[in-house]
Amino acid sequence: MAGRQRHRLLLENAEQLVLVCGRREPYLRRDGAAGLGVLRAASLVGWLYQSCGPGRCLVDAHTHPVWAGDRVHEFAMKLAGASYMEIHQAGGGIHFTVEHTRKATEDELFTAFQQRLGRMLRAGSTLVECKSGYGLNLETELKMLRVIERARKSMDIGISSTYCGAHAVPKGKTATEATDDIINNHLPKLKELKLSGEINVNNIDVFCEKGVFDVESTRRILEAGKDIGLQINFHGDELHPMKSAELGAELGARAISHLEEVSDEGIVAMARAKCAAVLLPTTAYMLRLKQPQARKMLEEGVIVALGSDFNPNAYCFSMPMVMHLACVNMKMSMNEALAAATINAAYALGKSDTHGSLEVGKQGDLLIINSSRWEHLIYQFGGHEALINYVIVKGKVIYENDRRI
Ligand SMILES: N=CN[C@@H](CCC(=O)O)C(=O)O
Repeated sequence: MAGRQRHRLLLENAEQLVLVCGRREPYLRRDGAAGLGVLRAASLVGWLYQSCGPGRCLVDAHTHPVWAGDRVHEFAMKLAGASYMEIHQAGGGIHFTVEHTRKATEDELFTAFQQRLGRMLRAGSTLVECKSGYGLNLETELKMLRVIERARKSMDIGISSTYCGAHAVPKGKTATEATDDIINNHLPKLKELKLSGEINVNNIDVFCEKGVFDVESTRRILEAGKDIGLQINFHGDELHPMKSAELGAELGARAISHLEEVSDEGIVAMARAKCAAVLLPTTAYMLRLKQPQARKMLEEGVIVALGSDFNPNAYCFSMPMVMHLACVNMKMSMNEALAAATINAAYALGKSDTHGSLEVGKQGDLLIINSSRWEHLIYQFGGHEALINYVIVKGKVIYENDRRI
């Protein structure tokens, strides 16, 4: 507190307060939807500190935070030269995590999940997409989705929940058998639970990849998911060019993640279909993949969003670090990275009416950072722990940083 003057500020009277705020609509302008603006918010009440630079809150549009068992041993294997798919085909990777997640109790998963969400929140994310996908059988997929539902009901952080039962082909099944199982057993059960209000899933995901689910199986699963009211938001064109982007555009997907191997035609199709590209700089970095073509996507008018891809392969909780990597490795400007990690990420989750910018009628989520310029959040790589003073959700301070400088 030293050297700072504390103000309790009723934001309804704060028309002169200049904040980093965005527009209701996502996206396209290359200078980003960021920019400085004036906040006129009727219902927010917050504590602001003189000399703190305020900013919007971050949205993480692609994470896998519910699972058991770490994979640090595989990180060492990858550092020694093993590829992601070599480890997967040898029974490790997702299969390793599936084995541990099947054995874990719901309470064990919840405890670990709660801690991970807490770390995401302290790094400035107030809305997070949470995928299942380490069960692959109905029982464990439902266990994971129940854990997500429990967190949604009990925690301040916002959650968009994604059924990802087609994250890998389970051992002992062919891709066609797994596809049939999902369509005939998993999705009808999800529909029933959604109707009864027990589990409210928002999105459907498939890992559309060579050696996992091909384009035809992906199409069947995504169409069946769409039929029960789920938004399509899937892994595509990550390790091999699959024409996933073309498929997603055709099916009316809300978003496609990864896209390191997307085709030029796929980029154009996504722009036309207003299908968001969720780029994941940590994955390209950890797996030493080629970088997604963010510049080309932005030039073609694709809605570019960012996600941490937090999972046992890419262990990063921090959207500020993700934004930094997007700027350095994908050549995005800081304004573009901010738009991609706020309003566009909210769009990718179908939540841009309520999240992603500070506007009348939206939920009042924001960060107060200790800096004269919001860009420090990106510039100071890994510096968010000291920079973020407050995380505010729905106008209420839910995290006050006692380690701030
Ligand atoms: N690529 C597939 N799925 C995850 C990784 C899952 C894992 O390796 O456990 C991703 O989004 O990066």
